[in-house]
Amino acid sequence: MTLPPHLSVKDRHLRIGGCDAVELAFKYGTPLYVTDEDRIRANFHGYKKALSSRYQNIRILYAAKANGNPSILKILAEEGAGADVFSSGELTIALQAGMKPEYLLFNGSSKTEADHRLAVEKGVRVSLDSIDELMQLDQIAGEAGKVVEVSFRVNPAIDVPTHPKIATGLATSKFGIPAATITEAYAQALVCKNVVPVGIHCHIGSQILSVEPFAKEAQVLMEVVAELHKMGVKFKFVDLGGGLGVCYEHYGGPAPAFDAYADAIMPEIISTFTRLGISPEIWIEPGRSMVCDSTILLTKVNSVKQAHKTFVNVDAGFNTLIRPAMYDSYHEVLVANRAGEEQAGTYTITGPICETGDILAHDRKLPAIQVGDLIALLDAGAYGYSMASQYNGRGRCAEVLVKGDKSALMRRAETVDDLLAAVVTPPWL
Ligand SMILES: Cc1ncc(COP(=O)(O)O)c(C=O)c1O
Ligand SMILES: N[C@@H](CCCC[NH3+])C(=O)O
Repeated sequence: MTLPPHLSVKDRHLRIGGCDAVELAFKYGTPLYVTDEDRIRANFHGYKKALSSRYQNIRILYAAKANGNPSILKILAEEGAGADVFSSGELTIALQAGMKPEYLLFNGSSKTEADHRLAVEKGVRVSLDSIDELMQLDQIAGEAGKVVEVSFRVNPAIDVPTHPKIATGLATSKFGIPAATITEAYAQALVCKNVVPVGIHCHIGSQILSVEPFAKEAQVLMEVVAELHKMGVKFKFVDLGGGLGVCYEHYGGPAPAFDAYADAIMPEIISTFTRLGISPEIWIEPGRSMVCDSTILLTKVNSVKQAHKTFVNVDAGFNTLIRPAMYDSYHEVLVANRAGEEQAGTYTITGPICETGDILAHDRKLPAIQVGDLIALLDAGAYGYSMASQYNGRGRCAEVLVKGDKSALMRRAETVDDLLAAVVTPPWL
């Protein structure tokens, strides 16, 4: 298996950054998400360099939903990133992490009045997903005596090669306003008193491993931008969303390079901007490709059972990492304390949850596994912790950040007190 540069093996132990994964598990307990800070910075720079070498006005808005740990947002804020936030919670965390309000975009297909109020109060731009949202935001901004800059999310009706649950730009998707009718939405926004349309937003889906759909997206967006420009929209930003996939199967083909992505989207955009004589910022909202490979999930073996298959029962289940159960997704598995040892059997890695579907990995060829061994699931940084739950009365696990040979908690494990923290007992009980 080819390991990325921040993962290595020394004395049969997996290492992340300059830290021994077995020592980290011992020190902080398991299950444990461990993130390499430098890898996140490197991913950010990869995008930045590829895009800004082709066009100057670039802004990277990290998709906070991929991994909303405040430390990760702080790292990205230090790099100058903004964020795609999808709730008032994500907005608040992003601001607290030091992100500038003007570098945020409040996305969402079902925002509440309270969401709109917060955006207005904090001076954050909003991506609108319906005319009802436009009307509500216009009224709320008016009441506050402010003018809010907005975009609409356009549905480009593009089929993308990914899991159907995470394709978001299909004609049938719940997101966005169809490209065919988007001009009507902007026409209404242009006559609003307290809202001014200055951008356009799109997102075609996630875990997309070819760049062609992004080229198609850019083409659809540029056709819309040209029409809207004619109608009098003064563009400050054009936001292509996120979606560049990563290589989960390390034996499989590589994910597209940042340069290939930039080559796919930029020519169409630059030629349209030049033709129209405009130079708005180009925004992208990568989530997965920024953080996924930065993080491993460490989980300890509770028991090994020979049944229909050899089941390895570990202490992380779909409460900790739901992706395999939800999308049949694949994560590479290593035995972190036996890295490099010869394969000795075929194992199915199962969690502690009371559900048959609680399987993290099927039929993997691994070194001989014993009770107490440490399993590492790779590429767990995106939609891992952020989708974790307290199902079966299990608190969410800790998250650790590694920088070189330093490590520190960036979130402690939840306890039973945390499980009970929001509980209220009705007075008659
Ligand atoms: C609006 C929006 N932007 C950005 C993203 C991030 O996507 P990804 O993690 O695939 O880069 C998503 C998630 O699919 C999204 O819905
Ligand atoms: N949660 C999905 C990605 C969804 C992207 C958000 N729109 C995954 O784990 O692959």
